[in-house]
Amino acid sequence: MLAELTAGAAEDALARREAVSLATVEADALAAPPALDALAALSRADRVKIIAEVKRASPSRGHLAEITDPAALAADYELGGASAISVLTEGRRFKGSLDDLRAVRARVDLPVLRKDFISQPYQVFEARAARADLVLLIVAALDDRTLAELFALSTELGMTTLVETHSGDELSRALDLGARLVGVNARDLSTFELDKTLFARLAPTIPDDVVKVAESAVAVPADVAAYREAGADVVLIGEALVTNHPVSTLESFLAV
Ligand SMILES: O=P(O)(O)OC[C@@H](O)[C@@H](O)c1c[nH]c2ccccc12
Repeated sequence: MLAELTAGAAEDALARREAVSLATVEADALAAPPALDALAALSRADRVKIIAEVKRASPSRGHLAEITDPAALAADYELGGASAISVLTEGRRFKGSLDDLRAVRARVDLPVLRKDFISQPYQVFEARAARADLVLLIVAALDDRTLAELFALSTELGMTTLVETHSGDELSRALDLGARLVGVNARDLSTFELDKTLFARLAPTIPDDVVKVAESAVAVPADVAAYREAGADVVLIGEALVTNHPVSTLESFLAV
């Protein structure tokens, strides 16, 4: 499934590249105003921080929410106290787009993450051209050489990279890369199975100076409290926010 999602996203990027060349997207990326310092915005604090996600659907959960106005949702997230916004830009299964990201960027002052299945430099340039401040790289989807190449490019463009892992081995690869912002996804993107205790098992092996993000599977405030207890600096939350009142749900998650 992860391979299929990554291949599909690469194919879609190739189609966009026929309309807008790599040289053009690269020039747009370099001309964009500087990225916000997402690492600073997400760094360790006395309370947990939240990356709130704009997500219409997912292959594991199906349809979640219509979200006709992603910018309005992001504005609610900002109001509710989110520290950054994640925008799913994958179109096939998550029903997102770069237009969603551009709309969100235009509305909020928070750092914005391009959440997609990135395997090509073109997609990294696109993210920056759309004024994303962060990109996601999924270790399980990339060989070491590609991972290092895309990480270096994202860094060169001034962005922060959220490096996503789902095992001890993947975590080692993320740390070897020099990642400063590391995610542990409770969901296995190959089988879609949830392991809500994975973060707590891996977190003790992550150095102190690395910002730790617990991803997925938050339904109630107690889930946020458990991730925090296990050492999360940041929790990334999608479904619970798009299927409930965003402001009050965020407030309840931040009150733990
Ligand atoms: O909706 P949830 O369970 O709160 O999860 C959010 C986020 O962690 C999830 O959307 C996600 C984590 N890693 C990803 C990689 C690709 C697509 C989606 C994801």
